[in-house]
Amino acid sequence: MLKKIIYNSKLITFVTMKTISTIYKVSPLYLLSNLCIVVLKGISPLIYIFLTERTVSSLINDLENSTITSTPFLFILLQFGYFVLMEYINYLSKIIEFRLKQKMEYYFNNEIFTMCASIPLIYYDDLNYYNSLQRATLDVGGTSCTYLQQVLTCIQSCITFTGFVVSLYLIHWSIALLLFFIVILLIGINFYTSKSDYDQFLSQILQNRNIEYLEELFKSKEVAKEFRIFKQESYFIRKWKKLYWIVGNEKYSLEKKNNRKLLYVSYLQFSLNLLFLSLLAFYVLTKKITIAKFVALSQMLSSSLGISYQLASSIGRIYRESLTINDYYDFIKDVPIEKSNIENESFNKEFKCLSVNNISFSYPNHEHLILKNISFDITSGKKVAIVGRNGSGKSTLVKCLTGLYTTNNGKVLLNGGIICKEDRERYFSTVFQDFLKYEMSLLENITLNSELNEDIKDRFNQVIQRTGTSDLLRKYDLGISDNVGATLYGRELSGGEWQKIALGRALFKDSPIIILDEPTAALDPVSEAKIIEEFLDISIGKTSIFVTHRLGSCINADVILVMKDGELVEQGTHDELILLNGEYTELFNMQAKWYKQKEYEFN
Ligand SMILES: Nc1ncnc2c1ncn2[C@@H]1O[C@H](COP(=O)(O)OP(=O)(O)OP(=O)(O)O)[C@@H](O)[C@H]1O
Repeated sequence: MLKKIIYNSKLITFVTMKTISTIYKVSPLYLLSNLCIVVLKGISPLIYIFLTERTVSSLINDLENSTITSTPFLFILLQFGYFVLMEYINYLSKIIEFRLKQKMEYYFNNEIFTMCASIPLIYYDDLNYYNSLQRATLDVGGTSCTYLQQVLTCIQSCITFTGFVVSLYLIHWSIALLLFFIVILLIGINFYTSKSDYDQFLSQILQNRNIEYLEELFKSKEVAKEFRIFKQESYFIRKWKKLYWIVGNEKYSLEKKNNRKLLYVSYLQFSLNLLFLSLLAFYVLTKKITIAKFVALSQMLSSSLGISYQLASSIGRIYRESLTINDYYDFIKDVPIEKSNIENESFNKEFKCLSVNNISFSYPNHEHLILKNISFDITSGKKVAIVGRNGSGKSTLVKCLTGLYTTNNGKVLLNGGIICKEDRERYFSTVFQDFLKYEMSLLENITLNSELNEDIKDRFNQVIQRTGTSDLLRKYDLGISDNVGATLYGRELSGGEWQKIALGRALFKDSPIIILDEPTAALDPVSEAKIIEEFLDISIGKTSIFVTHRLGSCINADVILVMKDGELVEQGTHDELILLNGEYTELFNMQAKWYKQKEYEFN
């Protein structure tokens, strides 16, 4: 128990220090004005009670002396002034809070985006790591603001509550003591409910992601198409409904349990209040306190109920949010950053050779080796094709040889040095199977920039000519700055048209090695032949690697690497491999036979 208290106190102190120092860094002015407002709000109930007491006592005074003085009216006026001022302070605090939230969201999003860009790709394939990333980046900016507000509310409630306790202590020590006891009880319950809420959140992460996934399905265009063909929406609705209510019912029963506890404490609080009021009434009757004091103290008692509730729930929420924010700090504490090797001797030299030396690779949390003892060399200017059946490891190999994945064993050497982040950025340009379709202008899609300056104009024009994207512009009467994309602009392109744009992006990055990981799948045969031809044409003097299932396009490759079940089973030119009469020949003949048969049937 004591250990838990110490741990939680340390956690709250750590998160509070971190949050406040970050907010101070983001906007010191907003933090300081928030603090001033809190102090003002904290003492305001005491001021109000003082004004009420003064109004009532001056009225009684006038009544007893049978005079009408201006004093009660002056205090009524002061009460009016008090309300005007408090409303203005409320207005200020709302707009300050709003602006601060925007600034914090911006700050954390900026940090998160930069961090995400430097996490090695392999971590996105590790489910546990991906879950922590998702949890750590869950609106940390907004949560930090809520956290600050809770800390400030807590300070404000503490100021008011201390004022109440001291005033009530002067009447009778037992009232102050019991009030204190109630607050401690409420804090304990709020701590407990916050912890159980967080534990439930952790236990439901996977189910909630599943629900979100299913909910997204109903909004996606691709799925809408499938639903209309397979009519499986009722199955998915049933699946979603079942999960929704499993999670929903768990949440509901925890909510009920937590609120029941708070209800019991409220009843206890009301009973004690009743007792205290009776005691105060007794003091009035025995002339120990005046009626004005009775009014002020009873007002103080009923307010103290709300304040103690507010104090305890803000402490509970501080604890709850501190667990969430701590996830973020825990995550960034040892966030893996891709190793940079700017000292690498290969860097900034002309590309000479890429050596793959006996590499093996398996995905995180999978023992099965996807690549097994693979070795080959690619020298500058060569055209290399990688072929093999589905799942044989072609795409994984591409990710290893570009340094996107670190291998379990063996090395990938570029110009003799172990491949690093800077090598990949400098030497490679890759179009993956699942390339991105940026819903932006064609110019941005290709140059990743919104302006076309004189330096890049020629290169851009060349690229759009070569990939056939200029025909696309003519066909749709589009300008290079017109936006494309179905979701944002209602102007969808075909799969093949998007592929041409992705190829354009790769060509635009003028790197010595170009890799096409089977991005031509959606192209029509004429476009595919043209693209591969162009690809080989523009890669004269460059090194090109292309992964393909259409073996006809490998005939002119300098080297063909044949993958089978994660192993490199054959390598050589088309003629050499045909002579081997192995895996390549089998794949080639299968395709050749299919084409011949079709041609025959057509004739
Ligand atoms: N993120 C991942 N986590 C675990 N296993 C994976 C992951 N990605 C791919 N695999 C597995 O690795 C194997 C090789 O996949 P890879 O995509 O490299 O094959 P491929 O030869 O490119 O296939 P295709 O021709 O179908 O594109 C497959 O068995 C696949 O299931």
